[in-house]
Amino acid sequence: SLNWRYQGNNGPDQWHKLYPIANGNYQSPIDIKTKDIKKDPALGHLQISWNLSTCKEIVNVGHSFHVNFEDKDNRSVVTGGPLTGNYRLHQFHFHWGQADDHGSEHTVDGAKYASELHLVHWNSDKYSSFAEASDKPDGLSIIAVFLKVGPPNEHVQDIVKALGSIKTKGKKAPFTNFDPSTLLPGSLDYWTYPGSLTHPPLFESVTWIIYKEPITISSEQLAQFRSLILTNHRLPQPLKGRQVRT
Ligand SMILES: Oc1ccc(S)c(O)c1
Ligand SMILES: [Zn+2]
Repeated sequence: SLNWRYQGNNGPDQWHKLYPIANGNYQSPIDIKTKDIKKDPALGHLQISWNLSTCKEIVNVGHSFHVNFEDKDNRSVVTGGPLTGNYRLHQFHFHWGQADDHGSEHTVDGAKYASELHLVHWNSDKYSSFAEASDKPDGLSIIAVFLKVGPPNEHVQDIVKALGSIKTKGKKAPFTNFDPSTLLPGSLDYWTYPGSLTHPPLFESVTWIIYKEPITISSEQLAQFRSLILTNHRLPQPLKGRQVRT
């Protein structure tokens, strides 16, 4: 079972003992300081084409829940923006905290959101699986969307309703025909920077693409997440000279 936790003895401050990369130069999340951001005219629009037929199941992975996608072909891919080639959608998940006043992993000028959605993709032009791509510098791209507390989100509600069937670690249930594009904000403006997975093995293999505009989630929906797992967010890590572009 997992040798790391989000709280207590094997918590984030201890992760470096088993995963030395935790103190690396490309760790995530980070605090996005908007005054230091560089406008890069070479950055084009993100091109997202996700196919809801690839949505497969929802799984309790112990420290979180994942919605997994069929990724044996390029039916659901993202390209453009900072990316070279096609990145295939593998799974999405959320991070959250014990209370509504924090829980996102990335922060913006020190501001914390209540939660953060991660849509995890892998470079299917160069690698043959998520596992193979997961420790390569150009292996992964994660699209992040902030969630602020507000009215209930009808699309998040479809996910909340499924949590009842995966109450214990390892449990999985069918979760099909869900369109992840319903979780994207209206504005497609984004920030991008090179970073890592935000929990062990913490591989520095991620091109992060973070939407500026949040979507909403209600306090009750967040409470449903916490009924499964209390908290699962890492605090911001040193920037180490990296440039955040937009
Ligand atoms: O499997 C995962 C990949 C990336 C991230 S940030 C996770 O929390 C889980
Ligand atoms: Zn994540």
